[in-house]
Amino acid sequence: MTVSTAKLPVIDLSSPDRLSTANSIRQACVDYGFFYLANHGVEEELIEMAFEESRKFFSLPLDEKMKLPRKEHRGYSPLYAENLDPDSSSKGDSKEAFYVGPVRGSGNKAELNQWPSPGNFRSSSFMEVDNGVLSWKGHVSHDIVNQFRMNIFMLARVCSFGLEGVSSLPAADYCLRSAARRLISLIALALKLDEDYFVKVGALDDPEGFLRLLHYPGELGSSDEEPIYGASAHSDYGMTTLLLTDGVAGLQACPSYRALPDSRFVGRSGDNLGSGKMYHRYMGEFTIAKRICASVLCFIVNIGDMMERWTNCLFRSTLHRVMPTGQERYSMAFFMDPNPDCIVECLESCCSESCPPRFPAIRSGDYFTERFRLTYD
Ligand SMILES: O=C(O)CCC(=O)C(=O)O
Ligand SMILES: [Fe+2]
Repeated sequence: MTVSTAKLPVIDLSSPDRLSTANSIRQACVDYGFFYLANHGVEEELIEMAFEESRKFFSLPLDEKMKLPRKEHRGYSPLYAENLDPDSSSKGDSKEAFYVGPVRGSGNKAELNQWPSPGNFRSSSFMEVDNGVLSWKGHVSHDIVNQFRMNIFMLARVCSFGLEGVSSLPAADYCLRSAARRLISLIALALKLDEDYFVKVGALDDPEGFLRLLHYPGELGSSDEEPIYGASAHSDYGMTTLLLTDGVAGLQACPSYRALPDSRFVGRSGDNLGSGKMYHRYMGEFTIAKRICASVLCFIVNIGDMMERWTNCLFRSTLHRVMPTGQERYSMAFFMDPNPDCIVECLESCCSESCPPRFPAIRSGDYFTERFRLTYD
C-alpha cells in the first residue's frame, strides 16, 4: 500500500456501529470527497464476471459497437467522443464507454437501453455462457431465452435493475444500487439527518442510477502534442459514485483543491448553473492529486455535485481525472443520481446567517441536462 492510498479512509459498510461509520464518512467527505468502501456486499465473483463481460464487449469490432450509439445516455460512446474538460485538451478523452440506465421501474425508459443483439455476438467471444443457462453461485439458474436477454442480465444485474421474466434476482440485495442506497442512508446520518432523509425528499424515487462501463486503451500522447487524458478533470454530477477498477492505476483526485469564494459562482461560458467547476482557470496549474490505488474488492466512492450543493460545499465533489499510463484499463462507475424531479437545495444544517447558501435551489434533472450539454456538445 502506498502512502497516498493509506491516507484515503476506508469505510466499512457492514459495521454495526452506524453512528461511528457515519462520523467517519463525514470526515472523509469533508477532507477528501473520496473514500474506499469495504464490505459492501457485492460479491467478488459478480464483479469479476461483469469485468469479463465488459472486456468482451469492448473487444467487439468498432462497427458492431457503433450500432449502439449513445442515446438518452444509454449505449456506446467511442474514443474521444467525450470531453470532460474541453479547456485542457481539445482532442477528447481517450476512453470508450458503454452506458446502462435503469431497466425497471422507469416506464418506457427501460426500453431506451441499447443492447447488443444476438446477431452482434454470433461472431464474437461475448457469448456462450453455459449454453444459455446462467448460474450464479449455485443458488439460481435461469434458462434465458436467448443470448440477447442473457447479456442484458449479465450486465444489468450489476446494478440490480430487474429483468422482466426473470423471477428472482439473486444479486438484488448485493448489487451496486443496494450498496449505494445503504451508503446514502449513512451519508444522511453523517449530515445529522434522519437516515431516510434522501428517500423522503424524493431523491431515491425511481432513481436514475447509471452504470458506465469504461475502457481506457492507455495510449500515451507524444510530448509535443496536447496532453491526452483518459478522462480529463471533472467532478461527478450526482449524489455519489461507486467506482470499481481492474486495479490498473491512473485515477487521480485533487482533494487539495479549495474553491476560491468567487469562482463558485462563475461557471464556464454558457454554464448558468453556478457550478464554478473550471478549477484550473482559477488555480493556475492543475496540481496533483494523489494517486489512488484501487483494490477490486473495495469500491472507490466519491461525492458528486448534487451532494456538494445540498451540503453547501461541506461535502466535496472533488475534481478527479484518469491519466493514461500506457497500460490498458477497465473500470465501472455506478452513478447514484437524485431523481430528476428532486429539488436540490442547501440543507438547513449546512447554512447560517454567516454562511448563506452558495447555490440556488435547482431541479436535479435541469442540472444534469446542462452538465451533459457541456460535456457532449
Ligand atoms: O475510470 C475511472 O477510474 C474514473 C471514471 C470517472 O471518473 C467517471 O467516469 O466519472
Ligand atoms: Fe468521475
